[in-house]
Amino acid sequence: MSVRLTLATVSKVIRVGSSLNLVSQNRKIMSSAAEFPYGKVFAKIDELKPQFIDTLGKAVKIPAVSGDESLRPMVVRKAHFLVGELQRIGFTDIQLKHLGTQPPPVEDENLQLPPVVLSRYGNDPKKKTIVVYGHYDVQPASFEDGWDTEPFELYVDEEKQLMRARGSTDDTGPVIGWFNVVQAYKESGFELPVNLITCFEGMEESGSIGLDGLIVEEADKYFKGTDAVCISDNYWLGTTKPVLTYGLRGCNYYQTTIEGPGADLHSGIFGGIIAEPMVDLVQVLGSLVDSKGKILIDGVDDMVAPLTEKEAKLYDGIDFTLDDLNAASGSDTSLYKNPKDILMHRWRYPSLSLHGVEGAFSSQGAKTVVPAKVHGKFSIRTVPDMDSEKLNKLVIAHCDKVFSKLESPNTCKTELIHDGDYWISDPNNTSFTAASKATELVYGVSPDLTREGGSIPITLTFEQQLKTSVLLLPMGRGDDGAHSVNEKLDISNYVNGMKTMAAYLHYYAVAEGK
Ligand SMILES: C[C@H](N)C(=O)N[C@@H](Cc1c[nH]cn1)C(=O)O
Ligand SMILES: [Zn+2]
Ligand SMILES: [Zn+2]
Repeated sequence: MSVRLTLATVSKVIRVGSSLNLVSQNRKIMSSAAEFPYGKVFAKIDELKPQFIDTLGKAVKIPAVSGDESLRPMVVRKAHFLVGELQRIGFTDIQLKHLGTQPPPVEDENLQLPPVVLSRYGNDPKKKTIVVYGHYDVQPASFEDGWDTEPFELYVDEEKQLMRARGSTDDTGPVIGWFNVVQAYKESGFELPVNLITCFEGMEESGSIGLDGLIVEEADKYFKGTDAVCISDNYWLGTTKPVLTYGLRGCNYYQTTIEGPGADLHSGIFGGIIAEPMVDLVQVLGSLVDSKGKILIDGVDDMVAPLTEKEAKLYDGIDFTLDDLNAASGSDTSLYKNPKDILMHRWRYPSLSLHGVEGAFSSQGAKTVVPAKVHGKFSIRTVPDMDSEKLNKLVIAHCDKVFSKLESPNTCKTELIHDGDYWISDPNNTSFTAASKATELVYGVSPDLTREGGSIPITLTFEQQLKTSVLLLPMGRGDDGAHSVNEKLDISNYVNGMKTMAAYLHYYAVAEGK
């Protein structure tokens, strides 16, 4: 496809959030033949900020927790909320794609997976086509976990200029951000410079179950003609410097179930007489990783790609300190003190985390119970060149071996709940260049190129099935508290994130190549 280009000399002071940001004086920017759009689109984003915050408030109110079977109707309700918003803004061909029932392990065998929301804005063969992916499901949250305000009510802190709610940064804020960008283009009287396809799923926080199949199925149908995929579902490293992300770790999530007694028992009556499932489980979980973070399962570290000199150099110029980590974790408990070691252990080495125990006593008070059946939950973040199937075999064999040494009369079963591949790409492409220009325009700095310790299971599938590059364009900051209590999104990140998205669409549209 070709786009007619002109050289427009832009001499402008662009308002970014509430601050004046003198970004480009007499700066030559490749612009489409039409009027240079940023001034008006950016002004429209500023003007509509109260409405955009309001829309985010409506979206986060729906507790769309994909990992909680009882809340599945809420996940579906949120999909319908998105449909209503897409209709209001003028998206077309809106489809809710159903993915069938959720595979085991699951309580309700007939549990339906939440739908994937597909839609389009524009279908002009002369324009490039970008798929934007995000997820509308969220991690669990309850006020009792230690939140300062109700997690499913958007709390706008005027003083700190931030918005607090589950999903504010992960990933409802960025998803609603895309809607707002299209609205801002429309209401400022400009055509969107690209055709946009949205793909929003409701199972990302639970391993994106079912989405792979849909992408394969729709690669030559709904997604036909896609030039690039853009995902806004991760975070800056710190709190001030924007980043673009070219790598993710994968995630294999397991549960070990140990059961024995027919029901939960009185520990005064049965303690010391029967084999307790929790005691066995603690031994199995305790055998997986040590307190220094070393994975104790034989063969796992052997699969990790060796560090090359070339790769080691990539960590040199990254703007990140131990203080950034401490601020984000709210502690001084890092296992590594050197920023390079921290980043390598977040990005290019695997980690094993223990998440929790289902079925065990976990409330306040001092209940004297012997739980009859417990599920220990843990996951391994995977990296190049780990083989997922081989890893599963190693994990299951390890747990079986440790349990058999206990000579317990209980039963033990370890199974994979879900997995998602790691992803790494070459950021030297048109999409990253466009995002870099957009970031410079909005923030006045060139973004760092980073990898991410978290996972977005569908990323590799998009790259392989649509045969396109994938760009990760984060909106939030490293201290947003995704998956934690008091998750937040700074208002400036919301607003500037939308401006970056808007500018990215333009720069990508006018660039040569894909
Ligand atoms: C990075 C992204 N926003 C995210 O939080 N992803 C989750 C996805 C997940 C959940 N289970 C397995 N993968 C994550 O990295 O935990
Ligand atoms: Zn996310
Ligand atoms: Zn998440």
